[in-house]
Amino acid sequence: MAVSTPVFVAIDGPAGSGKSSVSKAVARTLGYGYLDTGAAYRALAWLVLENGVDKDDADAVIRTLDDFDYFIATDPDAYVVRVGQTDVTDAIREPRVSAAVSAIARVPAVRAHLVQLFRRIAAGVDAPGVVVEGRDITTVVAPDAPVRILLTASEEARMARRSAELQDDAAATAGAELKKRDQADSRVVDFLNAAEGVTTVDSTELNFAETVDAVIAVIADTQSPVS
Ligand SMILES: Nc1ncnc2c1ncn2[C@@H]1O[C@H](COP(=O)(O)OP(=O)(O)OP(=O)(O)O)[C@@H](O)[C@H]1O
Ligand SMILES: Nc1ccn([C@@H]2O[C@H](COP(=O)(O)O)[C@@H](O)[C@H]2O)c(=O)n1
Repeated sequence: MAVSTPVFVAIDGPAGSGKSSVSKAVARTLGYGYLDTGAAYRALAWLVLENGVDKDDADAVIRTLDDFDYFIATDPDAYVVRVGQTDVTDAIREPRVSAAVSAIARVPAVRAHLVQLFRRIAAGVDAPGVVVEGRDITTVVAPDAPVRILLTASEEARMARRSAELQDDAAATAGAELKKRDQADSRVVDFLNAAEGVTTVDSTELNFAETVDAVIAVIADTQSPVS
């Protein structure tokens, strides 16, 4: 009996473009696994802060990888992130972690380490497919993936969606934080322009359900036999 390889769906995009929420919904609908790669950069940033390490000291950040015992669930209905025995699912979303993460993500040795980790986790997913989202999935982690999507939306739409999740002061600063993080991150990887062969899904004028449908349509297109 032929064993089919799980479908690798690679999704990149800027902050607030809907990568995690849309990818999770797509994975749930298709019965696929879901891998949030940003969570690993955030979890490492959390550990750096927790250990009192200077986030701008690349050598010290690299040494922190030795203690980085990372776990992430790939079931879209049971999302959890742990470092050692500590559940950091909520802690890695704190503003202090968001503010530190770009400094960690720009260290080449950190990126190389995590790229290998993502490939191993994705390969271990026991499902017909896996949706992997981040910034460099279509270009570095899985440039040969059968489905590669750049999920984007205008900066205004992304800022408005992120602010709508928050209240008062946090909502007011969310837009500025998102812009600053994108500026820092885009100096390291290009997730604003689709690489060759990558399909752009622009959700600026789409609601959430329409965006999920648009991504599923791209996946279906690549699965349908060429006549
Ligand atoms: N098409 C859409 N229409 C309306 N809201 C949307 C749409 N897509 C995503 N959202 C909402 O936008 C917000 C940001 O989405 P999400 O957190 O998934 O983005 P992200 O790209 O993973 O961000 P980050 O990189 O900062 O983690 C969420 O509240 C999500 O529900
Ligand atoms: N493939 C990736 C994914 C993420 N990053 C860095 O992690 C930060 C947090 O990612 P979110 O998706 O949770 O927003 C992000 O700002 C990047 O610095 C990355 O470099 N590559």
